[in-house]
Amino acid sequence: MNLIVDVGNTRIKLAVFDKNRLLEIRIADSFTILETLKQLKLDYPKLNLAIVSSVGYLQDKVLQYLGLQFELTILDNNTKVPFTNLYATPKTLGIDRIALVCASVQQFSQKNVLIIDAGTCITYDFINKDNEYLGGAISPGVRMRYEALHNQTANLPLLETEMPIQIIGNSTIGSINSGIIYGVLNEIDGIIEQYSALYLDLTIILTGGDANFLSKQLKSSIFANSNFLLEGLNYILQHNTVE
Ligand SMILES: Nc1ncnc2c1ncn2[C@@H]1O[C@H](COP(=O)(O)OP(=O)(O)O)[C@@H](O)[C@H]1O
Ligand SMILES: CC(C)(COP(=O)(O)O)[C@@H](O)C(=O)NCCC(=O)O
Ligand SMILES: [K+]
Repeated sequence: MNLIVDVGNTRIKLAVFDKNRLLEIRIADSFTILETLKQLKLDYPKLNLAIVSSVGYLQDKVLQYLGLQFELTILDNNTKVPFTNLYATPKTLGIDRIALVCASVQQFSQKNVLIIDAGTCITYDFINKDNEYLGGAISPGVRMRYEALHNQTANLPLLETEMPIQIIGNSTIGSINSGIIYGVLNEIDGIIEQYSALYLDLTIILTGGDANFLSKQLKSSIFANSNFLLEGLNYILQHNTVE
């Protein structure tokens, strides 16, 4: 049984897979991670393999615990990957983006795929049908936009994420929600349109913490899959480790 540890900049996602079957996801942060891991080990005594992908903060004691309790793979920029990486700075490419491209190779091989991960940041990653990863884009995520407006002004409140009722915001709250949410939706639709002009047969995946919230409102036709990164990590784990 496999334990997947995805450390993002906002949340830590822990997933249990039995071969390719996702059994459960638990959410943690850097304060609760050790407790959550110990409980998972109790609940799933058959967990033996683990993989960590981190672009965020993970304490050494958590890594030590994982190393003691599991046969541990740590994904880094030297891990063998099943695609040709044409990023000009492969050593600085986000580990989460590498895992997303692995998931794409596994699930959509020989297709032009644009993966959009709406998490702390919104990342765009493109892999062509010749199995070459070309790169993409990084922009601020939904919560980051709310926080930036609040932190960098004197008068703007910090709001909860909320779908605006109309494009014309007729109050401060309405204007902020409209600016952020329609800003993100139009950014995503616009970027999809630009890629679609370059690649006629384009498969689009939307994932990350805001995927479900955003997917219903997008004009473009996309596959929304919140678990895409976890599936990619499980694939890497199964292909780098022999049980
Ligand atoms: N319960 C939640 N807790 C935190 N963020 C959430 C939650 N539900 C949705 N979100 C949104 O998801 C984003 C985090 O997505 P996630 O993919 O977990 O990010 P990361 O991998 O960067 O940690 C937040 O920025 C927020 O906009
Ligand atoms: C862009 C990111 C901060 C996204 O992080 P996330 O939103 O998943 O928490 C991460 O992929 C990262 O640190 N990337 C390094 C720079 C690069 O990919 O080129
Ligand atoms: K992201």
